[in-house]
Amino acid sequence: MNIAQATPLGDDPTLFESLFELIANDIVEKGYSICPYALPENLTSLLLQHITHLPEGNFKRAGIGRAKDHVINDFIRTDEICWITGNSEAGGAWINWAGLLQNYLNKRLFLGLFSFESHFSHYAKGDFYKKHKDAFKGEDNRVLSVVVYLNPNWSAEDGGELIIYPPQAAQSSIIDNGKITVTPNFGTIVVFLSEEFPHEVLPALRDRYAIAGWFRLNTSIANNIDPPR
Ligand SMILES: O=C(O)CCC(=O)C(=O)O
Ligand SMILES: [Fe+2]
Repeated sequence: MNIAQATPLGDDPTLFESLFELIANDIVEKGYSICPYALPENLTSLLLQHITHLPEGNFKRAGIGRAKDHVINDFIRTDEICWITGNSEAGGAWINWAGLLQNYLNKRLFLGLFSFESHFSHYAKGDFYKKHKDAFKGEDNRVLSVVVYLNPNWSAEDGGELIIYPPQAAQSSIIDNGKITVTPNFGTIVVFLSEEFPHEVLPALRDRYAIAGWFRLNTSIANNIDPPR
């Protein structure tokens, strides 16, 4: 199977226009978008096949913080990750799709998204990721988070839901008011403004596979090239 057969990608952005338009409108209106079963099925299947055949050693315990501040913290997150490169057919097809979304959002919303980084994640039974934000104002240049789920037949007993909390300013004194629960089902896409939405992954009760990615602004200055991770 080659990429052209496996994913209806080519470089034709019009193929995904209605999905990308939905995401763009949601981002403008709410700052987040949840699209169940929205990633093309052949791309989702290719990614699932790839992630479930990756050698165990390719996954590393996920940490928190960047570069020199990177630490493993068992109280915050326990999942394992593998950064995605374009070196595999599945990785290449995913990066291509993300690039089309990036171009669309830049044209439509003038977001100035400059680069994209993403990793596969594996939550084994019991794994979780406590409430966090993907970026902090003034500290990071992750602008938009995108998460895609690769789990067929996920049911309510399987846990592992993504909980998205409303932006701090919108929170009332009622705890958990307005939180959004997302089931990590095959092909579901979640996009949100990285600095605005705290979120967490509840403990998964079976193997849970996903991709988490971030579109970033360019903060490189002069000779200080900003590393992508
Ligand atoms: O897998 C998910 O639902 C979200 C993961 C996440 O929040 C992250 O990797 O930053
Ligand atoms: Fe996150």
